[in-house]
Amino acid sequence: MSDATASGVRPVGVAVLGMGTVGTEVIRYMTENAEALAARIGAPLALRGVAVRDLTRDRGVDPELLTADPASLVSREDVDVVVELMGGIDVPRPLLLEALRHGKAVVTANKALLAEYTDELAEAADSTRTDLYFEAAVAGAIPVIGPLRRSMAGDQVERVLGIVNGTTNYILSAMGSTGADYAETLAEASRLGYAEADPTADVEGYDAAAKAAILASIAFHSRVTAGDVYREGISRISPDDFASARDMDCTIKLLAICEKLQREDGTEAVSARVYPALLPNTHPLATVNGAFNAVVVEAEAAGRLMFYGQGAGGSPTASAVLGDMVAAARNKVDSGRAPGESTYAALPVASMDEVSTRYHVRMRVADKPGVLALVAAEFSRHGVSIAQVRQTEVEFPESEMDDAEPTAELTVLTHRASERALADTVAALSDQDAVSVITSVIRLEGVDTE
Ligand SMILES: NC(=O)c1ccc[n+]([C@@H]2O[C@H](COP(=O)([O-])OP(=O)(O)OC[C@H]3O[C@@H](n4cnc5c(N)ncnc54)[C@H](O)[C@@H]3O)[C@@H](O)[C@H]2O)c1
Ligand SMILES: N[C@@H](CCO)C(=O)O
Ligand code: NA
Repeated sequence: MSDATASGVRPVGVAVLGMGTVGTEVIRYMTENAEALAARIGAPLALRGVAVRDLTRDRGVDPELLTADPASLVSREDVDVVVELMGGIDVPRPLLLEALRHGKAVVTANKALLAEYTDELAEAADSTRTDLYFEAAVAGAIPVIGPLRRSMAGDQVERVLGIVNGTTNYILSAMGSTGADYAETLAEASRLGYAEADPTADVEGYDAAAKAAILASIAFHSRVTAGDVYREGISRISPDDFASARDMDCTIKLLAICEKLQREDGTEAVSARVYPALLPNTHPLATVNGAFNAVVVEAEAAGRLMFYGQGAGGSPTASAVLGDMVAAARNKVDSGRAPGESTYAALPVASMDEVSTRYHVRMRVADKPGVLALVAAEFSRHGVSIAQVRQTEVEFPESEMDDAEPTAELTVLTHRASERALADTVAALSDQDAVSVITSVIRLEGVDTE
C-alpha cells in the first residue's frame, strides 16, 4: 500500500473501471461519505484512478485521475481494490485476472462475466489469497450473495426462487394490471427508461439466467454457468394468459429457479431454469411488482427466507458495490480474507427433461362430442394426470360467423409431471385434427401440492 495519511494510517487505494450509471454513483457516495467509510474500514479509501472511455467529459472527478487505459490501473502498486463497473466480458476478463494475480481485491457488478468465468476468477483470487466480491451482480441492492455465502454457510439450501430482473417484472406487472399487450408494455418500459435500447438480454431471460447461474453455484457449492441454465423469455406472454391466470387466482412472473433434484438413481443434481410461470396470488413473490426484485431461499434449518428490494439503478446497485468495497478494504487493513468460492459438492446440472412441475395448457378444440375425452386420453396416455379442466365457448366476430365451426377453448391444469411427458402430450395433441391450436403452455410454480 502507499503513503500513510497524516494520522499515520495507510489509505486503501481504489481503482474504478467504468464510470457509467453505477460507477458514477459509487464514486459520488465514496466521496460524500468518505469519513463514515474510513471509520468503518479503519483507514480512508483513496481513489487512485478511474477508467473511462471519454476523457473530455466533465465528471466531477479530478481530471488527473481519469484514464482511458484501464490496464494501467489494475496492477499499480498503490491500488488495493479494483472495482469493475464497465460491463461486457472480453475487456474486463483479462483486467480482473491481472488484478487478482497481483493480489488486488476485486469488486464487480458484472453478472455476465461471473456467470461464465467465476472459476478462473476464483482461482486467480486463491492464487494470491485475495477477495472476489460481487453482491451487486445479483438483484442489485438486495443482499443475497452475502447471506448465501456467509449467513447461510452452515445450512443446506434446498431451493432459491427469485424475481431477479426488474425490466421484465415491470413489464409483466404492467400487463397484469392494465391488460395491455407485451409490445405496448415494452414500448412504455423503454419510454420510462427501464428497458435498455436493446432489451433482448432482459426480455429473453439472458440476464436472469446469468443471475440464476451465480445463485445456483453459491447455493449448492457447485459450478453452474449461464449456458447450463434452461431459459425462456416473456415475449410470448399474452393478455389472454393473464386473464387465464386471474381465473386461477394466479399472476405471471419471470422466475429464476435453482433447486436440488433427487435423480432416479438416488444421486443429487442441480436444476437452474428461468421462465415465465404462473404463481398463486398468495405466494410472497406474487406481490413483488414494478421494477422490484425479490429472492426466496428455502433451507433445511432456516426454512423460508425472503429478500426484497431494488434490483437495479445507479444508487441501489452502488449500495451493494460500496458494501463489498468496505469489506474488501477492511480485509486489506486487517490482512483478512472473505470466504472464497466453494464448489466441493460438484453437483451435475440436471437437464430440463428431469424437471417436474405443474402445467397450465390452453388449446382451441372442435366443440363436438368426444373431443374432451380424446384430449383427456392423450394426457392419460403420456402419464400426465389432470387436476382441473375448464371449457369456454369461443365467440367469433359476426363477419367470421358463417365459416366458423363450433370451437371451445380448453384450459387444462395438470398435476406434477415431467417436462418430457408434458412435451410428448403437447406434440400428440397438436397432431389431433380436433385440436386446432395449442395456444399456450405455462408452468405453475410456488404450490406445494402435487
Ligand atoms: N445499471 C444497473 O442497474 C445495474 C445493476 C446491477 C448490475 N449492473 C452491472 O454493472 C455494470 C455497469 O453497469 P452500468 O449500468 O453502470 O453500465 P453503463 O453502460 O452505464 O456504464 C459502463 C461504463 O463503462 C465504460 N466503459 C466500458 N468499457 C470501457 C473501457 N474499455 N474503458 C473505459 N471505460 C469503459 C462505459 O463508457 C460506461 O460509461 C454492468 O456489468 C452491469 O451489468 C448494473
Ligand atoms: N437489466 C437488469 C439490471 C439489473 O441487473 C434488470 O432489469 O434488472
Ligand atoms: Na445483490
